[in-house]
Order: sequence, then structure tokens, then C-alpha cells
Amino acid sequence: MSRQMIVGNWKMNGLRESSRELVAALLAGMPKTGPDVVICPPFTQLALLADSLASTSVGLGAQDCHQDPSGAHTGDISAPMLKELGVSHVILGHSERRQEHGELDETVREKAVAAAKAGLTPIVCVGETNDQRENGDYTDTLGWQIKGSLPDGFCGIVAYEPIWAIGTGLAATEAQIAETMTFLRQELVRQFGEAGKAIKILYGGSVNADNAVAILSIPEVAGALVGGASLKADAFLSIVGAASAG
Ligand SMILES: O=C(CO)COP(=O)(O)O
Repeated sequence: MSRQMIVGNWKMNGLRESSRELVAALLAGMPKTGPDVVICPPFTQLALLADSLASTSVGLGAQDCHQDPSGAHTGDISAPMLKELGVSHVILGHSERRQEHGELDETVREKAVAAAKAGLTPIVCVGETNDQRENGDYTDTLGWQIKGSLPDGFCGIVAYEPIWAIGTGLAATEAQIAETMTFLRQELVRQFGEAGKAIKILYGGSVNADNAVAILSIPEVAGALVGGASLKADAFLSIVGAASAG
């Protein structure tokens, strides 16, 4: 299996002291040879983590960026600003942003363009609601999200995060993940041709120390996007340990 990627999304968690402690514990336990690891703290802790991670192999990610490089956008942060801080990856179109901020596929696509232009790797999230999964029309949703959120020439990562599995402790089953990964791959190839075969697809949604081995063994799963468990060093390190070092 090729080298996998584990991304920790701290969401809106972490004051200075707890962030310092968490990152120190993570670095102390990080395997010498392991998967690619990226930590995405809130904006306010990016500078602190940029320092802590500077001479390590752990990457630094942000949780969003604006689609414009600068301008009158109160409260927003641009991709070049993140780049300047030492950020390498940026999560875009997370369902919490799509739902809480009404973020549309088109905006996510513009943000992905802006991120790539600034030299960041976008991690674009897609995922269906519980209703869409139960009605059986979740592939329509995912198909539209892939089509609408990924720009031409997309050179980033896709994260499949079923909304009903986020923060619920109820991860998608292996069969559901495997089937959806196959569908997403098909859509990526339809949209990007040969290049669509190389786009990594992560799984996210209640990944924890107990289910990581099973989830990360599913073909097509290139890694995991981890929320809650990324806030506990032991749990996150177990997930890192379950991933392929390639
Ligand atoms: O939304 C997620 C990561 O982006 C997943 O969150 P949980 O791992 O807490 O379910």
C-alpha cells in the first residue's frame, strides 16, 4: 500500500497552552517512519505550530481560506497569508462551513484555485447528509459536489466525510466507505481523465484508535481526516500508527 496521510482537524479548539502541550505530546510520539501527517489548528494557533513543527516532518494546515488574495473581507484570511506563515495544506468546503456559513460548491472551487495559486495543497471535503444516504440519492449529492467544488486541473486531495458520521462516534461501515470510494474515483476519472486516478481520497467521520486499522485498510482510502480524536495525543498517534508508511 502506498504512503497514507493522516490529517488532524482541531476545528475550533485549542488555546495557547493546551495547543503547546498537545503538539509536544504528538511530536514526542511521532514514529520516525510513518505516513504523512498534517495538523490543522485554528488560525490563532498557526504561528505557534509553525514554530513547533518547523524542523519536523509534520505538515501544517489551515481550516479555511478566502478566495481572494487580499481586500475588504472583514474577518477572513487569505491563502497567501497562510503560505507566509508556513502553512502547506488547507481544508476547504468542510460540511461545518457549508452548513454554518452557507458555503457553496462554487465558492469552494474558487478557494481551491486561490489555495493552489498560493502554493497550498487544498483538501476539499465532500459528504452527504443522513437523509441523502437513507433516500439512496447520496451519489447525486457527491457527484455534484465533486463537479462543482473541484476546479480544472485540480491538484489537491479529496476528503469524503459523510455528515452523519462526523462527531457522532458512528463511522461509516467498511462496505459503505469502500462503495463510496469507488463511486468518487469514478467521478474523479470522469472529470479529470487519467489525472483523476492520482487524486488521493481521505475518509473522515468518527475515525478513532479502534476503527483506524479497519478503515485505513480499505482499498482507495489514502488516509484519514480526523476531528475529535486529533485532540487526544494517544488516540491520534494510534491512528498515525495504523496508517501505511508506504
Ligand atoms: O469533521 C471531521 C474532520 O474534518 C471528522 O470529525 P470527527 O472525527 O470528530 O468525527
